[in-house]
This record gives sequence, structure tokens and C-alpha cells, in this order.
Amino acid sequence: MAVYTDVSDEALAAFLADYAIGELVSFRGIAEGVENSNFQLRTTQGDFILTLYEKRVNVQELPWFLGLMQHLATEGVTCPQPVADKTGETLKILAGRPAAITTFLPGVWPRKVRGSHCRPLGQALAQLHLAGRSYAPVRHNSLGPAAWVPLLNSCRSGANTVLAGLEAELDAAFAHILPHWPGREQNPELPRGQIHADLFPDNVFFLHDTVSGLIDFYFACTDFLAYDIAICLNAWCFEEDGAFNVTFARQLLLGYQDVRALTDAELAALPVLARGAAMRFLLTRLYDWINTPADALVTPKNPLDYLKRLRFHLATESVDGYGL
Ligand SMILES: Nc1ncnc2c1ncn2[C@@H]1O[C@H](COP(=O)(O)OP(=O)(O)O)[C@@H](O)[C@H]1O
Ligand SMILES: N[C@@H](CCOP(=O)(O)O)C(=O)O
Repeated sequence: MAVYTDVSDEALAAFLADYAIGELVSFRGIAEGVENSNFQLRTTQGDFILTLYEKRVNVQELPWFLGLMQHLATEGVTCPQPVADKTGETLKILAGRPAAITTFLPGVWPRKVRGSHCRPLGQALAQLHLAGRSYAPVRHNSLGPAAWVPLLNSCRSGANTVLAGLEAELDAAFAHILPHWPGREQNPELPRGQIHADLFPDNVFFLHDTVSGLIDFYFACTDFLAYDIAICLNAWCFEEDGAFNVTFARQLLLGYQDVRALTDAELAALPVLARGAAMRFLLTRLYDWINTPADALVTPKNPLDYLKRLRFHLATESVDGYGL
């Protein structure tokens, strides 16, 4: 469960007095989520989400994230919109933590992904990328390739306790990823822009097979647009047993291209981007798996799910393997 910080009735009342969003009707902690403390807030004007930002989010970067969500919402992306207080502030302090109120989005995230989710997902991702083009501020991807070897270094002593030989397997995999990673320079064939960078099923709400909202922009950054697709291929297109579902991948790529055509360079780069995406989530999960205390509120996710994905992408040499 993810409510790390308690909010007293008195603190909440004082906090809400700064806003013009009606009278408090109900308030409850949301068990789902990993990173931050989230609460559902109902007032006489409707439903809202109150988020208290916890340790992993860099406070200095919160204005970038809130600005991006505001911008995307203005451009027609259904995502949480920061709510300003009576003085125009969206980022405030509550219970000693940075805090913001955002709009509540209707819908439910898919507990089991179906093929019918993947085309609308691809369309929504491309719409997000197009809407992000007019948001100029840049946020470097702090979990990009430069972070991966240091992350593995910080877990080396524990890696082989998770799986014998894991450390050597990851070191070997780096040789198939890092030297082939596209350069950071502006390359019109491999466009960069604002990406979500964590668009997993639990961050996409659906109503009747239609995307009703995208949430959780706190890993968003400025990077290759196609890297976001690679993250979605990993998060949406594998079965529980680790088998790749090429039909889901094809639907995802077709949906994306309904809205934004991929360049030849983006299509050619997909295998290496997908390897990198698998490595990124494998490593953060490995770090959490090794470092999360047994009595922690949140159960760490299994890093080995991403080892299966990484092995698949290492064996995939072209976009044909993803159904195009
Ligand atoms: N804007 C929103 N509208 C509706 N529900 C939301 C919204 N934001 C968060 N939630 C709820 O809170 C849960 C956790 O949110 P999330 O942003 O994924 O947390 P974390 O960043 O801690 O992982 C979601 O699964 C959803 O149930
Ligand atoms: N999507 C990541 C973990 C981040 O969790 P979120 O609740 O913030 O999406 C993973 O699956 O490893």
C-alpha cells in the first residue's frame, strides 16, 4: 500500500482553506501505487487526487512535472491537471512534504491486458508525444543509459543471490546495448521530446476499451520518443509466463502510427531501445528487490520478469520481430 505519510484532520482542513474547491465531503488513502502517498479527496465541487511526494521524487523537478501535466491537459491529453490554490500556487507543503491537488480521472486500469487495449494505447502515446512538442523545458532522463552501470554496480553483491549468474548475464547484455545506443545529439530521424517513461498498464485508465486517462508522470523526461514505445512493448506485450505477444505489439505499433508515423530510423532502433527499456526496469526492480526491508509497506516487483523480456529483445534483430 502506498500511504507513507499520514495527514491529520486539522492539517487537511488548514490546507484546503487555501483552495477554492468547495467543502470537504470525504478523504481516504489510496492503497495502490508505489512512489508517493495518494489520497482521494471529495469536495462539494467533485473528486480530486491529493499527492504527497515522497523520497524518490526530486522536489526541484516537481514544477517541471506539474508544468508538463498542465501543458498536456491544455493540449487535449486526458491527464491529471494540477489545481491552483487561491494565490495561483499548485505546489505546496502538507504534513512536512511537498504536495499538490490534481483533477480526478474516471476509468480503471486493466488488470489483464487484452489485444483491444493495445491500439488505443498506441494512439494515446502518440497523442501525448505530439502534445508534448510545444512544452519547451527539458528534463534529462535520470534513469537513462548513463545510470544503468552505476545501478548494477550498486546491486552487484546481491544480483547473484536473486539468480545465479545474473551479474555476468547483465554485464554481457550491456555489450549489446550501450555501444549501439543512439547518440544524444538532435537527430531528426530519431526525434526526441517529452516522454512518459513509465506508461505501464497501472498508469492507463480505460472506459469500455477507450483510453480515459493517463496518470503518474513522475518519471517523465525528454528523450527519444521511440524509447517510450519500447517501454510500452515491455510493459504491455508479454504474457504472465514471459512469452511475447506479437499481436499486442503489432496493435500497439499500428495504433501509434494511426497518429504519428514512425521514421525508418525509429523502426530500426526499436530492438536496441527495447533492450535498454528492459534493462532499465530490470535494474530498478533489482535495486528495490535487494534493498526493500521485509516489513516495508510496498512489495517489490520481480526483476526476473524483465530478464525474460531482455533475453527476448537480445534475440530480436529487427522491427519484424515486433509484428510490423
Ligand atoms: N488523477 C487520478 N485520477 C484517479 N485516480 C488516480 C489519479 N492519480 C492517481 N490515482 C489513483 O492512485 C493510484 C496510485 O497512483 P500512482 O500515480 O500510480 O502512484 P505512484 O506514483 O505512487 O505509483 C492509481 O492506481 C489510481 O488508483
Ligand atoms: N512501473 C515500474 C514501477 C513504478 O511504479 P508506478 O506505480 O510508479 O508505475 C515497474 O513496474 O517496475
